[in-house]
Amino acid sequence: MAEVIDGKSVAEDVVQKVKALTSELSAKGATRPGLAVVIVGEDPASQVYVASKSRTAKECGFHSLQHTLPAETTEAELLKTIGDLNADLSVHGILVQLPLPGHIDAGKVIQTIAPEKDVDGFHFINVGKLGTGELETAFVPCTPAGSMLLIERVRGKDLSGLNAVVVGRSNIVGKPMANLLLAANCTVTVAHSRTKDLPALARTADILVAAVGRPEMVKGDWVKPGATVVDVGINRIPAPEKGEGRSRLVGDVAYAEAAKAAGAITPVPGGVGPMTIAMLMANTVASAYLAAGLKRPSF
Ligand SMILES: NC(=O)C1=CN([C@@H]2O[C@H](COP(=O)(O)OP(=O)(O)OC[C@H]3O[C@@H](n4cnc5c(N)ncnc54)[C@H](OP(=O)(O)O)[C@@H]3O)[C@@H](O)[C@H]2O)C=CC1
Ligand SMILES: Nc1nc(=O)c2c([nH]1)NC[C@@H]1CN(c3ccc(C(=O)N[C@@H](CCC(=O)O)C(=O)O)cc3)C=[N+]21
Repeated sequence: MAEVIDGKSVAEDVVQKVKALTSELSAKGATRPGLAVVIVGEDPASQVYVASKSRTAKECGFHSLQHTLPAETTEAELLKTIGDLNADLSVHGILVQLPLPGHIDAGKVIQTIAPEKDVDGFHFINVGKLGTGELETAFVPCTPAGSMLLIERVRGKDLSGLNAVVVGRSNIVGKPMANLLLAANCTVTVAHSRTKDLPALARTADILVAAVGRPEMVKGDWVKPGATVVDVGINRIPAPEKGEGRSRLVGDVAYAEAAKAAGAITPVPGGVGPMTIAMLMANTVASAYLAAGLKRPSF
């Protein structure tokens, strides 16, 4: 049976480190790290995540701001809010919760965030830095960054010689994940909805990352014996066994089957999800260190 990678515990370690770095920053007389989370509309899942981000930010000792804007907010109004946050010296990180309502161009919004406050790592400048290997100064998207920390716990920092397969090619998860694995010397293949014979490809992976958004798609017999399996998927599915109208969270991996073959596997919940929030804090404290002219801390 696979080792279960405890994302909650690794995330807690990261948060403790962020707390300590925040205290050191205050001791040096610098501004306390500030994180602004902007949410447009009332999507219940988004509200849960945003509340969790604000709570963790407070736990880290950050100045935590939350802007909750009505669903009818115009693109121009949102861009104005971001402009104000860009100019606000007490804010080091800006996160605009996705998805945005359909009448707002998410791409335009993201590119309006000042790159040095783009703690989500979605701005072209940060994407370009990751793509060209400028990892020292890039903000790396939180979910893949957190997934890498979990992989490092099992496999170490240098992944030379390992085959990695990333299923999913989104800008938020799949592509940056592939770039990080490449930077760590893996041989990387990125699979997607047009990939032929995905089960056979997945079986070549020493490191298998699933970021698809399809509940339990990756089956046990897709997993190479001993592989490290990282399940990024967060899918809420009906759970009539818990009672009428109840639901439960599952990943993109059929966990019970996959755990029989894998060497190590992340659970859902309690795997990558908590790491995403922890890495947002890590990016924000790093941004505050840079703004204070100090060396960027590493995680
Ligand atoms: N744990 C966390 O913190 C986070 C979790 N997530 C979760 O991760 C999952 C992926 O998110 P995200 O990357 O944003 O999703 P997207 O929907 O943006 O991307 C999904 C990717 O999966 C590919 N895909 C879809 N169906 C198949 C298939 N049958 N076979 C192979 N590939 C397929 C798509 O291919 P194509 O490009 O060809 O369409 C696409 O590249 C979701 O469950 C999401 O909830 C997301 C962000 C953070
Ligand atoms: N600009 C932006 N940045 C994001 O990083 C971003 C976003 N928009 N939109 C939505 C996705 C999704 N996401 C998650 C964060 C934490 C958990 C998480 O903590 N999950 C818990 C369970 C939570 C639950 O019980 O619902 C876990 O897996 O253990 C999940 C998903 C960040 N995202």
